[in-house]
Amino acid sequence: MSELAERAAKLDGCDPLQGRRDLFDLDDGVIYLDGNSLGALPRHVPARVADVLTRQWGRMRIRSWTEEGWWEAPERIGERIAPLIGAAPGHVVVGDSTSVNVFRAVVSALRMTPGRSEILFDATTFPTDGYIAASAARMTGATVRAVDPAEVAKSLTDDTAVVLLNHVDYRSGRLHDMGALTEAVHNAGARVVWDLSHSAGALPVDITGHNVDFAVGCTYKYLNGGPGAPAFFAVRPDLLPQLDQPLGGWCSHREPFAMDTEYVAAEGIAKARAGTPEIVSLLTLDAALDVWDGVDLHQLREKSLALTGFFEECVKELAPAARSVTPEIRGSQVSLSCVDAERVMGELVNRGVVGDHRPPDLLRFGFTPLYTRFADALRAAEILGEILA
Ligand SMILES: Cc1ncc(COP(=O)(O)O)c(C=O)c1O
Ligand SMILES: Nc1c(O)cccc1C(=O)C[C@H](N)C(=O)O
Repeated sequence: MSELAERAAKLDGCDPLQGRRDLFDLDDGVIYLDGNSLGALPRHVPARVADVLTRQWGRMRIRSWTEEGWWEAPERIGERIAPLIGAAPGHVVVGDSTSVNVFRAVVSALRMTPGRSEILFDATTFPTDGYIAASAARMTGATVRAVDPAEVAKSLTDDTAVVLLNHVDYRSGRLHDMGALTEAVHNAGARVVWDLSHSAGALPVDITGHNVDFAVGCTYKYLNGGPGAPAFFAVRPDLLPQLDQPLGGWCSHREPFAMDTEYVAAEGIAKARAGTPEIVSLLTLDAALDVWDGVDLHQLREKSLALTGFFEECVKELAPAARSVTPEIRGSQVSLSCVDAERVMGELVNRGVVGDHRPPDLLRFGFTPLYTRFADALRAAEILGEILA
């Protein structure tokens, strides 16, 4: 056994999260390192969704809105996500996509900063955030500027209304300093919106401790909510009373079933809803969140850092033609730069190592701590080495 294989076995043997892997439906012959794009299916979810379809919808039909708690599902599931992102209870709601929630948060923040008209957004962001920020600017008469996160502090002006940032960079895996950046934005009198798509479920997040104004994020990555699972939206408790979100619909009305022609927003976090909730997707996510019961997020973080660090060591030794571009202060992914990355990822996938290619030259690997083993990291690096040799 090689020295790396011995270490992998030892690390897997003493992994406090090792039992969690059995909760997921994974194939023996596949090393799945793409949970940062689409998380794996927890084994118990299909039966729960079957119940939603056949009994709740099939037999109970419309009674399920009240008797199965469908109506309150967006807030109830938000309550389950709150501890994973450090949100205050009662201040997270689930529904719509991340793109829609970025829009909701950015426009809400603009409405809280009258007299200011500039939106700054992370120049390295996953493109949808930039597109939405630009559209929000066009609709409101604001201006928009892309800024590298390292330059945010010196780019803030008296006119900055809102700053839209990513907690973890989707390409490099860099983890941004939520505390320092939020403080800088607040010192300039602006509001901050954090996109937690690549940190929720990947590491402990503390939006309350960092005084974050708004947070949004995906639930189909590290939260394993399934393809197209609805996104979350969180607001700082003291901002909730003044929240005036741009997509208020009948489901965020104070009395939805009064069907009044005049809009009066609900009082609690329900005011961040819009229309009929995506019940099947929401309840799929609800079931999937069970895998988090009892997980210590600090143990999760420890394992994630150990896994990504071990993978980099393996790559250095076994696949030296690839070079990590992921800084030490990171989320739960490693991105490697190499020649002909698209073809290399294609070959990796053909050989059972599933990551993704991000143009032009990156191989991106997500290390979901709940189900990835150190042995997987080693085997992925071995196969990469064989392809690159
Ligand atoms: C940082 C980030 N924000 C938003 C999204 C997209 O959100 P959605 O397609 O769910 O609207 C992604 C990935 O798809 C992402 O990586
Ligand atoms: N949302 C996705 C989809 O519907 C298909 C393929 C990929 C995705 C992704 O989530 C991409 C992802 N945000 C990324 O970080 O690259």
